[in-house]
Amino acid sequence: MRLSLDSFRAGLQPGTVYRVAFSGGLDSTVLLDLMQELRFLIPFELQAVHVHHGLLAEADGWSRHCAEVAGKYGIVLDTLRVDACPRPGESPEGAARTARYRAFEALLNPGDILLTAQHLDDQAETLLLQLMRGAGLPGLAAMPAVAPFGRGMLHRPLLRFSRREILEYARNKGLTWIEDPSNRDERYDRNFIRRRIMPQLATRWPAIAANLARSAGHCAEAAGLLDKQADTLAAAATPADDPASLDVIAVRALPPDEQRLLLRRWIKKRGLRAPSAKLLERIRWEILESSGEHAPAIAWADGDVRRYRQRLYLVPPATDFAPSWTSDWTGETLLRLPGGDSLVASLESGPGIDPARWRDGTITVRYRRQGDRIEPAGRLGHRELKKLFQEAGLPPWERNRQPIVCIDGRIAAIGGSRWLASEFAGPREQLNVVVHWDQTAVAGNGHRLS
Ligand SMILES: Nc1ncnc2c1ncn2[C@@H]1O[C@H](COP(=O)(O)OP(=O)(O)OP(=O)(O)O)[C@@H](O)[C@H]1O
Repeated sequence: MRLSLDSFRAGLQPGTVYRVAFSGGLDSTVLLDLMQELRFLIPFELQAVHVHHGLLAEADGWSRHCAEVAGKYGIVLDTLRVDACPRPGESPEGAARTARYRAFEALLNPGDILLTAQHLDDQAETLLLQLMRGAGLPGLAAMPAVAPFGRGMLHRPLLRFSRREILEYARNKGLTWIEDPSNRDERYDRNFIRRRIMPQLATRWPAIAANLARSAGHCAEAAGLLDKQADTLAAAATPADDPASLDVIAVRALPPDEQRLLLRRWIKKRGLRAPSAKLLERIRWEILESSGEHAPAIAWADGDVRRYRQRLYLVPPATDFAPSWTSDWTGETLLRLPGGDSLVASLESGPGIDPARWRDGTITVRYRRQGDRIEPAGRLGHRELKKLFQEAGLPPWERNRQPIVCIDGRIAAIGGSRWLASEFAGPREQLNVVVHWDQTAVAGNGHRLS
């Protein structure tokens, strides 16, 4: 399909904020040019975002080039600096890519659409790369044209167009762009496939790139159906009182292929990388099938799968947790906790802290200390927090992370408002201060990268 304003514009939505991920390379230069032409025909807001990785000496020059191009168009450009530190088993390029998408994600406001410039040949190469890795359907689905991303969406509007068509557009318009010298380095698998394998295949099958991209589309559809099936299985195995966990008995009752399907989805939905087949088998054998007496656990770079009693938990890699941390708080603004999670307080009907006690006291927030005890609201007698947590089936690794809100140094609420101290609890029929503990940052509710 020839790349033109007309063939490209399908699907663009008036009133949307579009942010073009602009590296300064050929593809995103063409994408930015198309978008800046179309903003005069379709009423949307256009901005660009460039990530400065600080990895290469050339990065400063690339940022300057991007700023000049955006300036010439009169488009706002955000330049974000990221410092990517590879995780065990991750390449520096992989870490840079993860850091880049994190930075994009943080920038998006609700409803914003991030545009990246991958095209049809990238898609074909991605499918081949996935085949080389022995990927399953989700990998063979390659890159979706449209996907939820952070608080908005990620669109790849050039996925229908080939590299040749993009180059032709750039030449016709006299655009200038940066050539990244690493794109010629055939030590990278993608470059090897692009420069050596695809041209060879195209001599025999001229439509190879389009055909491979079509196969990726078929895989994407099938993978979507399997996701729906996995969600149904997960819903049936999720305990109502603890939606973050899975019921071991329910998962164990499934045939092995459905167990794998469900576990893969469960891990992925928390924004973690897809587990290897070997890891899944270990989870099945060492955790699901074990007696569960010794709280079995499997740790890998992305997190820990743990079992406590008859529940399975996914624990993100340990964040910088500071047990001795403490902070003053008034409840008027959100309180960021050391692990990235947060507390907010609001006046609501139902169980909570008496607003008069809250107003008259000095509020502090801290973590558990040895010997902490409270008299839980609605019950007689004091209990150690350890006992309280055990009774509630709170897994051991969750216990020290429960934020504790104190009034004048005495415990008032724990784990948001999960446990309230009777001495501070307000009468149910009035509006009370309810503390909410938002753990999404810690749970790693990330996006799918591709
Ligand atoms: N430094 C950057 N700043 C802004 N956007 C970028 C940057 N690098 C890449 N992008 C965006 O991502 C798109 C894909 O780039 P590239 O193929 O180099 O990345 P990748 O690491 O292979 O990512 P993917 O696997 O998602 O394709 C580019 O067309 C561009 O839109």
